[in-house]
Amino acid sequence: MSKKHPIISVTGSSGAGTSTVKHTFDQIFRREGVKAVSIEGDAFHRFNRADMKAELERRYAAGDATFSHFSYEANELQELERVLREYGDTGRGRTRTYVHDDAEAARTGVAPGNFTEWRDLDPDSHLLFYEGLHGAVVNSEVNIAGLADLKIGVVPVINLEWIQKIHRDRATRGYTTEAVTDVILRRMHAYVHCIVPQFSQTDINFQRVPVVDTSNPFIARWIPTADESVVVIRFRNPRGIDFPYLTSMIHGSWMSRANSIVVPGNKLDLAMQLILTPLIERLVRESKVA
Ligand SMILES: Nc1ncnc2c1ncn2[C@@H]1O[C@H](COP(=O)(O)OP(=O)(O)OP(=O)(O)O)[C@@H](O)[C@H]1O
Ligand SMILES: O=C(CO)[C@H](O)[C@H](O)COP(=O)(O)O
Repeated sequence: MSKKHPIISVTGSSGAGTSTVKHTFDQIFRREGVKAVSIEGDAFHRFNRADMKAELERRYAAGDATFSHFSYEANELQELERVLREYGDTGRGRTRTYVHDDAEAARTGVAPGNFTEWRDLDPDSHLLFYEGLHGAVVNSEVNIAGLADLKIGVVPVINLEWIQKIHRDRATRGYTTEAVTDVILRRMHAYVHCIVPQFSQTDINFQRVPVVDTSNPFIARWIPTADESVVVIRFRNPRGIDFPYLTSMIHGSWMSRANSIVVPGNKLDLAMQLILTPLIERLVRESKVA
């Protein structure tokens, strides 16, 4: 935690929608005049695509079928922790990009499946925004959660998450449904052990729930739309959250528990703006005082 150089972390599995949520944050940052620097979690993968394949094969031959990008050991989490601590202490840090596809390759000049060089973050920012797989990890080696001032979980129910991943990986990353299905299966062990525990560390979780039949996610022809879903928003500490204000401003929303509200899927963006703007404002205000 850093009052002076605050850190926001948005955590979700692959395909959960963390990049999509980043657009909402970007809108808030622009509107509120907040200068944010960003880190993508994939920048902290330990291996490039070819080396990851070799490592997977090596571990598989040695009897380990659980290794995947979700595993702690497949990522440089100590380096991530170091960078977050450095940012919290000094407002400086570094990141790089893991290039997924041809569009990113054209932008960065680096072939897909490889990393760009490390680059310094702009030293003149109000806050750091992390978006990726491991933004709220606590294990025997690292405590990433302890370094972030606001932690958000993006967690669609699992068959929606799979549909989103399958469609995105097919459309923009060139994978087949069968290849994505294999990846989902291979990652399941680490999903349970490394990804899910983080959603008990997060301050707010946004869980999209489809209201159309997604019982066979592997043949779904499209991603359920905003109108075909609701979003459960759960606050770890509901004290200070103005639920009557939120439910009156967000048409069609209701409280489902003392710490949770449900909003129509097409009100997700509005709900995020209403909930997150005052929290971001407070982080920036307190950082200026500090
Ligand atoms: N609220 C939403 N409504 C409809 N579609 C969504 C929503 N959120 C995400 N998606 C879709 O799900 C897919 C995955 O989203 P996104 O790329 O944001 O995931 P991600 O968590 O950043 O994945 P990765 O970490 O693997 O890059 C995209 O096709 C996106 O358009
Ligand atoms: O989104 C992911 C993790 O967040 C990707 O699955 C991971 O970065 C590997 O990418 P690729 O399959 O393009 O090599």
